[in-house]
Amino acid sequence: MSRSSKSDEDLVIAKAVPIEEIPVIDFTPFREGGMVGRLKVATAIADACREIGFFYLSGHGVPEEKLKKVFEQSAEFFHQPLATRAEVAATPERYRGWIPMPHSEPMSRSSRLFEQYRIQAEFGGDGPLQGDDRLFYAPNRWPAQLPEFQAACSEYYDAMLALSRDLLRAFALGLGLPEERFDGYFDKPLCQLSLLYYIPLPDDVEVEVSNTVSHTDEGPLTILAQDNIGGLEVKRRDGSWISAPPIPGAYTINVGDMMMWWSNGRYLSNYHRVRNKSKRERFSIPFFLNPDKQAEVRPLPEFVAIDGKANYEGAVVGDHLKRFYTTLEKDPRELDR
Ligand SMILES: O=C(O)CCC(=O)C(=O)O
Ligand SMILES: [Fe+2]
Repeated sequence: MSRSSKSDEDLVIAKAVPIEEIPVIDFTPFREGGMVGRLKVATAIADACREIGFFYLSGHGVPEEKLKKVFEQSAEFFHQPLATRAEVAATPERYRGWIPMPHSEPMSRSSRLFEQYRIQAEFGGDGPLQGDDRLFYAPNRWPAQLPEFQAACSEYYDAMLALSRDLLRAFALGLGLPEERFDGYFDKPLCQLSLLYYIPLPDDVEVEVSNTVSHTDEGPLTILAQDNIGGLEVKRRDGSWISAPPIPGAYTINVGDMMMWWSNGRYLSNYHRVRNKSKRERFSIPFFLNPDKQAEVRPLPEFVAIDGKANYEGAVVGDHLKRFYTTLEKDPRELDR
């Protein structure tokens, strides 16, 4: 499968369609309810994951204050002078911190029109890191000028990891699996929090130019917080694009490749892209859930037995993610996989 979609359908402008196509699911009965409530929520999630691979999650229990703080810190960071941002620039050896927007003139369908700040888990440990471990377990960079940045990001990261663990249980139930089926893959998970900063697309931009290319996400699931600007678009089964506008208080959740692999294709890792046509800056904060470095993510034997074959090869998580952790010139979203 290819990360970037090359079909002509990418050239079509997204239609504004009723929001019901991407359902809003209240997570409260899953978090607080008994088995009946949990199953009901899990079924609604499973329907969305099978059909379009995206849904909105309300009632998630993440305090609004935590989200507000991390958005405030993100805006402060991206409004710092270039030299300040450059002090915490990511490098291929230590792929955390600021990743600038490459100069791309003229703009084309592969232009990357956003900046980002990457944060990953820190596991501590003794002694210097060796080999791949440097890539996955190196410490974060924190901007010295922003004293509240680290705490805001770290607390938010923890809240996202906790929510992801609940979501994984709902995803498992929805697949007819025991709730804890995925738990063993997430001991030292290689999750990533990205603060994203999108410039507005110029007025006269060609229709094929997006801020991010059409892509799927590589991990099992992504929890996205959008500001109120909009611009995210999702591909429908018929190839047309629909907008996935922000809903206040709700997260935009999507299935990624690894969940599609585990489910042997029952859950769809769907193509999406961002086109910021608002004439204003846009901020978003995706949390990418990833399993442990040494975990093998392959179609689950339960499903291979039913389906008669594995529809995906799968991968060892560390080997797979390595490719997305070192490319500074090219947007990792564009990589073939
Ligand atoms: O910013 C958004 O709305 C989506 C970002 C995204 O798809 C990604 O970072 O993989
Ligand atoms: Fe994405």
